[in-house]
Amino acid sequence: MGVQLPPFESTPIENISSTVDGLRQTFWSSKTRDVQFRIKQLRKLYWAIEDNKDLILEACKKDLGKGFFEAMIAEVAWVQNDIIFMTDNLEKWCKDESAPDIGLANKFMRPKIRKDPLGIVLVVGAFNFPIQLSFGPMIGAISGGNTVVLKPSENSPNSAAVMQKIMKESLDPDCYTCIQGSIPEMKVLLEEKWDKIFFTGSANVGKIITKAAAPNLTPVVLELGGRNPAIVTRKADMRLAARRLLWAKTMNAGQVCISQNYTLVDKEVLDSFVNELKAGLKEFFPNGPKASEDYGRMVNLGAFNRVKKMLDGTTGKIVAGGTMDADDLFIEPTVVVITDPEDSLMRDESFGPLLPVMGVDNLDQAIHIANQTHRTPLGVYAFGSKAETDKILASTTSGGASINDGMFHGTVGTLAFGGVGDSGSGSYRGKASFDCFVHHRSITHTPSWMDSLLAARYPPFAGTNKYEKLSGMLLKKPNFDRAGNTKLGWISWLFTLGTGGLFRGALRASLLVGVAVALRLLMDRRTMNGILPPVE
Ligand SMILES: NC(=O)c1ccc[n+]([C@@H]2O[C@H](COP(=O)([O-])OP(=O)(O)OC[C@H]3O[C@@H](n4cnc5c(N)ncnc54)[C@H](O)[C@@H]3O)[C@@H](O)[C@H]2O)c1
Ligand SMILES: CC1=C(/C=C/C(C)=C/C=C/C(C)=C/C=C/C=C(C)/C=C/C=C(C)/C=C/C=C(\C)C=O)C(C)(C)CCC1
Repeated sequence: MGVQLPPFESTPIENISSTVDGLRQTFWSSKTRDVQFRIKQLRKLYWAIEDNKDLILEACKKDLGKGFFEAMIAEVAWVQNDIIFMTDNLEKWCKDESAPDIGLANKFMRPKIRKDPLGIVLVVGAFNFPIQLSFGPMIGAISGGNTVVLKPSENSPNSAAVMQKIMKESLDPDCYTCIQGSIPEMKVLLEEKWDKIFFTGSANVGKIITKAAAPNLTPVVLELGGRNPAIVTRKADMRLAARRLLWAKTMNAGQVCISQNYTLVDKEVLDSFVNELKAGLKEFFPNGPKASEDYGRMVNLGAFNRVKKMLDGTTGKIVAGGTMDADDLFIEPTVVVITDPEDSLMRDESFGPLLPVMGVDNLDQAIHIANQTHRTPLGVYAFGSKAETDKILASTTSGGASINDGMFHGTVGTLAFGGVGDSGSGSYRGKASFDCFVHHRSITHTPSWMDSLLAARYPPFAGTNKYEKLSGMLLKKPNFDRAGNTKLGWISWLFTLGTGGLFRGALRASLLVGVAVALRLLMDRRTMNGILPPVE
């Protein structure tokens, strides 16, 4: 491509603390509170990304063998879209909101919600979508009015170096900085006091981050992984299910946190599903994935060996793919028919292009296996009739879910994204990115003139009727009885069907109509007798 990538250089450990301290001071100077300042910074970032697009594409190619389409759609254009969405909406989101559900008595105090910046935020990125998963949360943190330290993954070093260049060229260095490094640098970073840590990566490192945050009670957002199931029933469209799941598992050579880790297929349609997977592979990569510009590589030899070991350990049968080349970090998309829910391909998240497929007797068994394998995965992918996919959703839990597709929910840039349970906590993207990085601060303002009206709150209380005075105004009356049933007031009793079923409701409604007719007749008679003027 003819572009010169900047070198990856770890930040000298001795500089980290003073850099962080500088950003903390900036936050307290209130520089980043100004909304127009944030918008300008984000816009400058947009153009620096545009100007460095070729470097990003080259870095993604070098780090992960990412092709043009994937690098544009899931990295460059992804974060640029994000910036435009945030800058379009930021002024609106930053405005104080009037608080919901405030009773009349408290309305005078004008309760509102202010979107306060948190302070200094640490964003730790993962290697697989190096730009998206680093700049994405950082854009949220800037929008929220925080100062930010970004620590990209050292495992995508070229992308990390390009991000540092982009930040230096576009962002105010007193507010936003990139610190490069691996475990030693992270150790030093984690000794600092942060106002929030946003971490994307593995569950094991997530635990390290959470432990390090605990002494300061620092809030942590965790975007982790999971063993995500896909379930295909006999009522599903086999060709569609196969192509969509293949799409999800061949993107970035399977190094996608939300792609399915395994697929459970009704035994009756297992062969047909596998045949469609084979056909899909031929269609996606007519000359084979190795020769395709669109097919990525494992990030490094460690990742290659990990996936190889999983495949070596399977007791299943490889029915498509299976070739690999360590020198090229290439692993072919590999379909394996397995029979054991404890298979090596089920035990761990593969984070590679492996497609284990297991036959099941029925939907109940599929749901049981999915829940036994991982109770709280990042995603669930359901293919079947509406009743079946409804049942899958109702009987499982996951960070997100796509019906009739693999990981589609994760490709909607403005849809809140996050895990649940041990696949993560907290969410971001779209408006959620802003909310993730602000504190919703509740504020009231008590007018001075109200003091005499509010005087009942001041002691002394004993021997006065202050409680009685206030309770009439502040205490709510239950609209339910001791058995937990809803009690209806007489008005709603008359105007709705109320309790007691349709028959008694109809009786009440007819009673109401009868009373209305009787009243009307009475009024007509009184009008005729000259007691009342005629009704117009
Ligand atoms: N939920 C998501 O959005 C999401 C996105 C991408 C990846 N992931 C998950 O991340 C994992 C793969 O990504 P990864 O290999 O980059 O994750 P990782 O946990 O190895 O690394 C993530 C970050 O943590 C840092 N780190 C590594 N070891 C550390 C340590 N001992 N102490 C402190 N920091 C340390 C790294 O420098 C890197 O910046 C998979 O499990 C995948 O599912 C989740
Ligand atoms: C345009 C019209 C229509 C709509 C068309 C649509 C909706 C097309 C969608 C195409 C897609 C989804 C293309 C694929 C894009 C892939 C993307 C964005 C990949 C993203 C990857 C991500 C976010 C990875 C994340 C990884 C993580 C978090 C962890 O590892 C119609 C159909 C409505 C008709 C009118 C025209």
